[in-house]
Amino acid sequence: MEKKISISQIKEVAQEAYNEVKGSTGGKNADYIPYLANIDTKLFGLSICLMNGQTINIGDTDYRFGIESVSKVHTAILILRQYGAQKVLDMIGADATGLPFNSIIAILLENDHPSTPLVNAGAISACSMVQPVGNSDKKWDAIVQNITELCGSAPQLIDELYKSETATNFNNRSIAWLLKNYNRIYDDPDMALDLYTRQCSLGITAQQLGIAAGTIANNGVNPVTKQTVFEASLAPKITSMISTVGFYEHSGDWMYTAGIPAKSGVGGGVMAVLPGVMGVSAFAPPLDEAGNSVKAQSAIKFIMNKLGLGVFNGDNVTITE
Ligand SMILES: NC(=O)CC[C@H](N)C(=O)O
Repeated sequence: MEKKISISQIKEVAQEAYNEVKGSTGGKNADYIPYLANIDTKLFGLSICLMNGQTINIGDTDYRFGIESVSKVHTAILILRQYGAQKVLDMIGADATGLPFNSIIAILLENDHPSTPLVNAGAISACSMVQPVGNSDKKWDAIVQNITELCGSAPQLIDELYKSETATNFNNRSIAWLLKNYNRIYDDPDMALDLYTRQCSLGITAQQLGIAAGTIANNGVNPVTKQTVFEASLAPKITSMISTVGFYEHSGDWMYTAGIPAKSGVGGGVMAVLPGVMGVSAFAPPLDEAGNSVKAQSAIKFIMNKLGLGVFNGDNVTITE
């Protein structure tokens, strides 16, 4: 069906979602990374990027928080750009694990591949694939450059977070070496782990993540800078991966109730993609037990349901002035 929504309607509903969710107290900051435990629990930002490049920003959308696992999407896009869709499927996979993001059992159950670049195992494997293989500095430059292009502006390393995470990432160290055992690390395992830890420690704003989501929704063309960041044919590959596992063991419930592919990070950020329509990002530190921001989920779900939008609705959506 044809569906028309005006920009002022989107603004109104976004403000309503923000007001509705702002006071909620559910969830708890991630504390297994000491830096994250101390972030102000009241921070809350909501950002929408439309395909014409217009952004709608409410609340703390300029605050730089740890991108954490949302960066898995960006680096998945980078290896899709460098290797193409088939090789990424062959070398990592695109399956759900149905298990927590840092699961070791998931690797043991699927020893033929690390499932998807959007869980820790696949993300570390993805960092090992980033070209040029063997050169840590140049790989890092490629990771940051790709995030910069997707967001339309540069992220900034939060050094304290990087140190905090490096000092405590024992589970991820095990993952890197277990994957090496299965020939699913395509570079030095410690280098891949360090790149993964560093990319998770990049500071990003909700507005930047909204624009990155908008770039995916806009088939690889950044709606703000107008740069073609990746080939249009890769967009459905990345949105399918996000919808399959973006909220880890809650991904199915999320798609059922909110209808929009979205990826979370334990820093409290969420990036959601409604293909052809908009990118949405929300940030608030307190998380549910799967590591997904409670307020970000409520706000994005509110917007989707109130506007009657969803990837499975079969509507042809037009945004009007
Ligand atoms: N879900 C997340 O955001 C996890 C990211 C975190 N850096 C980790 O590896 O544990």
